[in-house]
Amino acid sequence: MIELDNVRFSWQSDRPVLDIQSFTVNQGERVFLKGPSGSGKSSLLNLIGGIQVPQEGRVSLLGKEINQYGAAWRDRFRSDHIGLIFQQFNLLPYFSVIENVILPCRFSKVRKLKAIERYGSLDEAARQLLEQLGLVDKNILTNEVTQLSIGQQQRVAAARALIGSPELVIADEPTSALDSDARNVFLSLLISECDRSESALIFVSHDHSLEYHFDRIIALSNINAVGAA
Ligand SMILES: Nc1ncnc2c1ncn2[C@@H]1O[C@H](COP(=O)(O)OP(=O)(O)OP(=O)(O)O)[C@@H](O)[C@H]1O
Repeated sequence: MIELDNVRFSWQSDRPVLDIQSFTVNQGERVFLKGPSGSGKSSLLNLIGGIQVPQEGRVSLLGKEINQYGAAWRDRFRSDHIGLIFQQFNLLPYFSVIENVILPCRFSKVRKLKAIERYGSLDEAARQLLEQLGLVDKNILTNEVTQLSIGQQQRVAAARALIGSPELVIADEPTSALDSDARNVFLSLLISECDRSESALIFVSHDHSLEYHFDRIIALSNINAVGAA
């Protein structure tokens, strides 16, 4: 479902960040991506999500060569097919828990229809996803997200990424604020939900103890010629 072919990318013309001959991810696969700070993990995720395009090479997602299209098309394609979980969660502060989870369905008709088909309504989709991700306290669903603990915010961010069953979920360091037991519990739940919606997962982390959850561990230095000796 993801194919990178002879991709070269730099933020500034004189400093290449990525030079990747080949990188693929299969449908439903769980990939753990690791590498030192500044090595280019987030840059790679930006290319896969079509936020940036490479100066050279080809980035294909679900059979579409996304670097051939303009920014507006790529934004729509990303909304329809990719769920994102950021390190800082990026929840909307004045919105309720439920409203935050439903947000991607406001931008993507495809995900809205999939969520309704599976759960009956968007509200019900949000409630069930939150429950499956371990957010069981129903009293907080109408609270503003600023009133939640970090662990609760993380579950809201995960439910938001998963609503409407996108083919790919990208998670960039989403567990760094949690202790190690909480990380493992969260990751098990996240992976069960990805399995349930048949979403592939690319998970970036510095925490090696989480690797056993994944089908494939990729050190960026093994696929990126920039920085190689
Ligand atoms: N928006 C940007 N504009 C210019 N340069 C950037 C930008 N984002 C990242 N870079 C540069 O690209 C290189 C790779 O950064 P990137 O954020 O992809 O690394 P990373 O492996 O994700 O790091 P970390 O683990 O610290 O998040 C770094 O040299 C960084 O300074």
